[in-house]
Amino acid sequence: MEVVILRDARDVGRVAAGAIARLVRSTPDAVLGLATGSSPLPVYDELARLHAQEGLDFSRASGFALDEYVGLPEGHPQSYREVIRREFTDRVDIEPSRVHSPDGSAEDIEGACAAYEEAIAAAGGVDLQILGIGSDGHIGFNEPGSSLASRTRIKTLTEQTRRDNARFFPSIAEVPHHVVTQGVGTIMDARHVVLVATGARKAEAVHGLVEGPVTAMCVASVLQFHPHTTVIVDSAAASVLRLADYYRHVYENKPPWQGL
Ligand SMILES: N[C@@H]1[C@@H](O)[C@H](O)[C@@H](COP(=O)(O)O)O[C@@H]1O
Repeated sequence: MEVVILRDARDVGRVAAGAIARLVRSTPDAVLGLATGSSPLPVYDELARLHAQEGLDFSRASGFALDEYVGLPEGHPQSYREVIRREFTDRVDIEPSRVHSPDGSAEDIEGACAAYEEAIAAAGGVDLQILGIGSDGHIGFNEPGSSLASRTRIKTLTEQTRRDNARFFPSIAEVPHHVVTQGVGTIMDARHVVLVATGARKAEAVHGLVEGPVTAMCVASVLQFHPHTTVIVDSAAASVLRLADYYRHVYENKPPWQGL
């Protein structure tokens, strides 16, 4: 696991987007894992800028969203399908038919989850998964206690996550209780995981992810077993990392050929 500590959210977005840009340039038909929440927004802003100003070409790429609320009507502005469309896919030239989301309104949710896993596999798996992290250490919507081997399935949100996400809705009462999320095992299959986190509110979760024991109580800590994870954080989110000085030293002295 590589830990990159940068000054602010803008730098985090720039460096994470740089890794995606390098992938898409070398592998035009790359499969991207797309995350929502506010943390990845600067990443999408930078990708949109690279597309507009430097012609970064997504026309052969495809994407799979991490998760979706259950029960929001189609087109609801907070449905993750809509968020991904608004924040990313509408701003670049990715083919909309190649951008997939878990189906939170399927009658047969289990069948839809299995079909989603099959679609990811049929696309050849995810090359680069963008991730945020919840304040309780969740990734996707895999709340504490999730099986670390889980696949795409329905989950119940904790009250903490509902409260955290209430800012996107008119009131907490409107935040769904259920979601469909890629499982922890699904996320672990991605070839490269780029996790971004900013702000002091994420400091404890980032500490658990990087330096805590591997435990389902902080699901993101399972990434310690992932062969290629890059954690990109601002200094506030890094504020309780015990080895912060060492991570800074490693990054500053990295050979330029190494990449992320
Ligand atoms: N399902 C999403 C996660 O993918 C995201 O990482 C988390 C943190 O969001 P934010 O970046 O807004 O703090 O929110 C939601 O729960």
